Amino acid sequence: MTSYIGAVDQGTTSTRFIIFDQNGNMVSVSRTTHDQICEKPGWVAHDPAQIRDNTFTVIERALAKAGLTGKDLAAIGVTNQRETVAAWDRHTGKPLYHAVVWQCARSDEICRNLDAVYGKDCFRQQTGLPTATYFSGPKIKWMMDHVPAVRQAVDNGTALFGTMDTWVIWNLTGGPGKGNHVTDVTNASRTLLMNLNTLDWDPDILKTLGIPRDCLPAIVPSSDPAALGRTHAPGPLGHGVTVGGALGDQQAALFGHTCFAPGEAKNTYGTGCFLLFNTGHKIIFSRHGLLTTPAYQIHGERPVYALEGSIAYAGALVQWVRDNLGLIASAPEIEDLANTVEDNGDVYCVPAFSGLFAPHWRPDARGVIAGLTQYATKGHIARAVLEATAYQTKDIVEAISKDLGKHLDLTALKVDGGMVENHTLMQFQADILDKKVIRPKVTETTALGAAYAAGLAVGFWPDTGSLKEKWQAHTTWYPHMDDLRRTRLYDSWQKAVKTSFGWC
Ligand SMILES: Nc1ncnc2c1ncn2[C@@H]1O[C@H](COP(=O)(O)OP(=O)(O)O)[C@@H](O)[C@H]1O
Ligand SMILES: O=P(O)(O)OC[C@H](O)CO
Repeated sequence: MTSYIGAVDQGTTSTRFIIFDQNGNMVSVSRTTHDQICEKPGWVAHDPAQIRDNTFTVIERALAKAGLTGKDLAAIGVTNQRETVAAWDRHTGKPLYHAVVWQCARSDEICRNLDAVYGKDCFRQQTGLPTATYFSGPKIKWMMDHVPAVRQAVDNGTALFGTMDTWVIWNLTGGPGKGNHVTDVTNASRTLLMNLNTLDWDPDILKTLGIPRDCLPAIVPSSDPAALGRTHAPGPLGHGVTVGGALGDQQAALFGHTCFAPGEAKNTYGTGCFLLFNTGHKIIFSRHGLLTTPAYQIHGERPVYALEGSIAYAGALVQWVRDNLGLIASAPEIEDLANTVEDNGDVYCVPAFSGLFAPHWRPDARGVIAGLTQYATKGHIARAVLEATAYQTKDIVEAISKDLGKHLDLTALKVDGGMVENHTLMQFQADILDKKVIRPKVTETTALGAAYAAGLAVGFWPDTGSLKEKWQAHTTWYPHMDDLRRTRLYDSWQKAVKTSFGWC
């Protein structure tokens, strides 16, 4: 009996496999972390072989824990850290280099040159994105320019490129000789190579960057009964499980929150923090620093788009406080430390460790802790660190509201991710936004979104309406802060942000 749907969640710090039942409840989960390879300041890489092996392992373990096999799965979905890109040999399946991670700034010179030669953000009209090291296209060009094995494989026609959905699906569907080389529209849109209107690789951009189309995967819908392929040995699922869904993790979280209607939004607080706002079938170009991105495409339907605000350092800033400052021994401890003080004591922390993403897009920004006096304690720093994510989220909501004006009717923000365990942060988020913040019962919203996309594709769930009925709130935080205080705090935050500009 195929009573379950599985979802691979290949994230920045870990890979998970989660099995869901028909009610969308988690039946089994297995998770394992992988190495963060930081060879130079600002560089971040992963080992694609380790990620492939971890994916196989977590699938085996989660199935074993639940006493299930691949035959019990009606379909699987795949969701992943976006923009991170790998290169491998199509005949051997061996990676040609590390996967270059979304946070990695090694393509900075390439991006600066593109701005200088073709004008700032020269691909925005086609892709909805600014020119930034964040996106995969410049990372692919960096590999072709700096890694001889990649260059040679491209010249020989043996190289394949792909974001982590592509790498995982290619391996799960059989690898060398059999693997399906595909990506979905949400992941493809994060490469800076996909045209938002045609939902295909943009020939002019490929030419400008010198990337051959043959090395890139086919772009397919996010929920599709056939296009993503079926599993094949030697992967752990054996033969014939349909890969029915694939979405970048932030789009998957939007799907998992069932934000299917224009005007609905979610914010995911993980390593980074990503707010997506559903704009329906309309492609809206931001004039205030947001990204335009497909939210999802269901087979046979028009794509749904979103405006996105991406924050590079959220939970990662808490990790920095733990690992580099040693102020806490574990991430959750930051809440107790922050609660040793009543407020931030006028201390602000801007985590522009590798520049600032949305809505500023300032590669020249660097981190600052501002407003220090002799009164400040580590409690104030802990509070400033938590509040940084909430202020950055407010920057994004402000940008959306400038873009959409009277059309913005965001009454509540649905939230998920590791940091939503932190009540102090969530209460401050509601206060500084002056909006309700709602956390759902199923916290693995990203994997749930991929499972939903897969389940819809094979008829496990009939339609999006039936998914919407399953969504249930767990906790709601209501705003309590008075307007004067909110304005004063936010003004000071904006001053602190300005001091982070122009350091390199
Ligand atoms: N209670 C907490 N308070 C603040 N931050 C937390 C807390 N628990 C976890 N985090 C942060 O959340 C992040 C992990 O969240 P998760 O959603 O698993 O991330 P990802 O999917 O990006 O790997 C870590 O960066 C960690 O520092
Ligand atoms: O793996 P996460 O949850 O940190 O998400 C990373 C984002 O997809 C980067 O765009």
